[in-house]
Amino acid sequence: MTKLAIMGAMEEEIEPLLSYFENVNTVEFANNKYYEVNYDGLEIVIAYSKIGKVFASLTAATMIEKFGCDTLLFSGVAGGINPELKIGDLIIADKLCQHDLDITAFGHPNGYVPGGKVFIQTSEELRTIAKKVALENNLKVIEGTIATGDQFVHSTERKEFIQKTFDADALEMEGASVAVVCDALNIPYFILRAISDTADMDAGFDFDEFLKSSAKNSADYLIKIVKEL
Ligand SMILES: CCCCCCN(CO)Cc1c[nH]c2c(N)ncnc12
Repeated sequence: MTKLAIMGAMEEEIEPLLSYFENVNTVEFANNKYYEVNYDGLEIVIAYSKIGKVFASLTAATMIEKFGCDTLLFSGVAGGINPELKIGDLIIADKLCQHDLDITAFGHPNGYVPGGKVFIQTSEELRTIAKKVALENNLKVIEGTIATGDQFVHSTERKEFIQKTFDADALEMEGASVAVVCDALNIPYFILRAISDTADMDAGFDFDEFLKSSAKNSADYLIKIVKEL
């Protein structure tokens, strides 16, 4: 029986998801809160990790190892790089990388450390279900590369580095660490983001303005996918 983990990084990213459920049981663990709900006979654990790769790794590993989740879905917002991505638009990650992981001093490519790999692929099956749901609901969704790093990107210079180095379509601060954890623990996972800004000098203002509405775009689509699982 599937036990589903639904994760975000910020409270604003999971609040629109929690609003779909009643009878929520809250478990406090490792300086965080995990919300257990039952949905159509499906056991679900919902949590927001807090921002950044370290918190996201801790929460993803906890949801799998401690709560026994066997599938992980991430919903949140991201900075757009691909000019096709407008604020509010949805992107599904087909692969993810860490743009701030750098031992190039030793001749390695950006995003690589020994024993790791630059790009991690997400689960084909979950993406297929998601794309069917998008089609059925007339939702425009693009599939692409998401770059993750421990910095809020708000400069064209950093955005262009990430685009040139990884050919990334969007960027954020948690996805690739969720990917590493799920890949290592052999758990199917799915990373969905809605664009809140375009990671340039206006990113901070746009993020503040569009966080809530973009988080809701992502959450509403994710819930439709959950219903298909
Ligand atoms: C209080 C400030 C919290 C910022 C958290 C932003 N999330 C991180 O996952 C997504 C995101 C949206 N736009 C971004 C950008 N331009 N750079 C990095 N990350 C992002």
